Amino acid sequence: MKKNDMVALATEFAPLLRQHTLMATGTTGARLQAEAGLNVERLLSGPLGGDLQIGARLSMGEVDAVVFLRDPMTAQPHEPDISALLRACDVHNVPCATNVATARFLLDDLARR
Ligand SMILES: O=C(CO)COP(=O)(O)O
Repeated sequence: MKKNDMVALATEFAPLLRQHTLMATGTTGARLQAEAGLNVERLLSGPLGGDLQIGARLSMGEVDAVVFLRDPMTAQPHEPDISALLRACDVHNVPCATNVATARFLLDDLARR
């Protein structure tokens, strides 16, 4: 995941994001707290099952949108977990942004609601 881009995006949209309940995988969540000043529920780190935890919560109807800034240049040991999360988004028709351009569309739309 592109964490630097994630932190930059979250910082830019912090006023909007503060109006929502946020959850993230462990390391990303810590950076969002420390660097973007957001209140984030931190789950396990991605390689330890954090993506699966988010996928499970999503499948139970607890997640309205996902921003997962995939790094297409880096292989991940837990690629199946990432695929499972993205698949869960499609199964349950939950909006899911995997790059910054789409994330902006998603967050801009959220801001108008
Ligand atoms: O690996 C990740 C997403 O798949 C991210 O996990 P961390 O935020 O714990 O680094």
